[in-house]
Amino acid sequence: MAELPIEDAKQNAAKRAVEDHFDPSSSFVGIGSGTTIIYVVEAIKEKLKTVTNDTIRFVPTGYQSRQVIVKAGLMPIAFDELPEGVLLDMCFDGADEVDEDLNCVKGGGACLFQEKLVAERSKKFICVADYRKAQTHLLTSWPSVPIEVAPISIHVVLSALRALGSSNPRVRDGLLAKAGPLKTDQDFFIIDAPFPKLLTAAEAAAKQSDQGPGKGPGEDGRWEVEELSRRIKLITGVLEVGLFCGMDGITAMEKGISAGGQKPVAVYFGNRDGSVEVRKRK
Ligand SMILES: O=C(CO)[C@H](O)[C@H](O)COP(=O)(O)O
Repeated sequence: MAELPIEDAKQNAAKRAVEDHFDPSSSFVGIGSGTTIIYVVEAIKEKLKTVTNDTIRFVPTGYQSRQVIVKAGLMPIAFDELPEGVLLDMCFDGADEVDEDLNCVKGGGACLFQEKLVAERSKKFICVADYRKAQTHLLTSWPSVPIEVAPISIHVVLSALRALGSSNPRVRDGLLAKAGPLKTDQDFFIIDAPFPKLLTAAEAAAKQSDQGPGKGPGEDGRWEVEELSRRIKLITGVLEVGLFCGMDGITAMEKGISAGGQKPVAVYFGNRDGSVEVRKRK
């Protein structure tokens, strides 16, 4: 059977995700960044042809995301204009890699800080991707953790990352636009920090009960996702880490925490054969 072009796989995933999760009576919907999200916005636009709701406001996660919203004729609202205490009904976003627990690596497109703000303030985060992103462990095919860092601090952050076991962390270069490091929407830099394939929480727990207490990476250098995220976030100069892990939005609400879910509740992967695989929270 002929393989589907990757863009078609993304579009199929986007259509299914919107069909299953977009509620036209929503008030606030978050829109992530990247190439796949464009298909999500197209699918939302299509759905809104049949249901009129001029009151939905779409919350962008950066410059590109806002452009996508505006070009589609949808109404943006800046994250910091959201009324206090109000949650987003849902947000849609892409990912660079997703593991079997729905932890994600994000930030391949240099957006991660605003994406995390929006995910944490959403009742549910729906992730849309293609088959290349589906793995059992993070850092299987995607090689490194994107980290947003204050420019003044890059040398201290680079050495702290080496101390955590990152083999060759590097400041990401801008592409063609200008020489030197790439700047994020916050005017910060991105460091890409390679680490060995990460462990899921269950694997790390099993390993610790074999080895005794200790949350470090062990002799093989493999960190558990959440622990690595926490350790990187503690480095002075780090604004945010491109590991979306811990709770999802529904679990957070079940626990009475009104925000703080970073993980998706469902991930839609468009496959080569035209099918869509859905991984849901357990
Ligand atoms: O985190 C992101 C941007 O920083 C994107 O969601 C991620 O890179 C996926 O992008 P794409 O849909 O183009 O594959």
